[in-house]
Amino acid sequence: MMLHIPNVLTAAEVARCRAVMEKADWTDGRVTAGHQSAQVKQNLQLPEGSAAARELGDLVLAGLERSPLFISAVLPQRVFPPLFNRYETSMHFGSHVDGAIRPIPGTAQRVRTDVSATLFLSEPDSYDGGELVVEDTYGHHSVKLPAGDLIIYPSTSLHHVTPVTRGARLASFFWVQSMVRDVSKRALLFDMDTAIMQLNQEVPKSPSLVMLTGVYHNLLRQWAEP
Ligand SMILES: O=C(O)CCC(=O)C(=O)O
Ligand SMILES: [Fe+2]
Repeated sequence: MMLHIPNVLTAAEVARCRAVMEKADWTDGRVTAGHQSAQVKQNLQLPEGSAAARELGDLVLAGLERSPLFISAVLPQRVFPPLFNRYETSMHFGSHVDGAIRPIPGTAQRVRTDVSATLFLSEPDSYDGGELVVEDTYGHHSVKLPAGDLIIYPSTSLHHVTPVTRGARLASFFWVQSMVRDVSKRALLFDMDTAIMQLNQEVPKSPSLVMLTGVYHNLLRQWAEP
């Protein structure tokens, strides 16, 4: 399931991200890449664990926590500390699948990457190219979103970022381990939660809503590995 989640960061938070990124030191993006993706990765990143990455990472995590859509769609168990990248003109990232397991640096914890995420930080008209293209059985999906918006997609998907041909593309990217590992079960829960939210507006007093909400939680109880 691919989902566009608008306004995860406010305009002021996006401005703060860009201001910090403007002054930050950048490193070769291959430092966090596995063997295959290192061969096709050409971009820059804020060093993992740097003061800049930590400050902005906390902003991103706070944005996720206040997004009901993110929580409902992802059912997050553990979020990898957000990373930040920059593609200058001619930089790109060829086709790859994200590594399945990512140790969280400085801890004994690991994240199983169920959901991959890109949070766009540059306005789309400030650069050309730099589309995130996710390939699935329904075809290729090209994504370029307003600054502050997030795209999530299954980490099992092949994906790439097309070359930037003008300007620079700034983004945050990270992975999430979901309480519900199976993507189709997660999608069913998301649909059910969305329908329940709509019914809460339309027929708030319906006894059926109580039963349906119960079914949602009982399914989640069956499927979640908290
Ligand atoms: O820059 C992006 O949108 C995606 C980056 C990516 O695919 C990765 O770092 O694995
Ligand atoms: Fe990736």
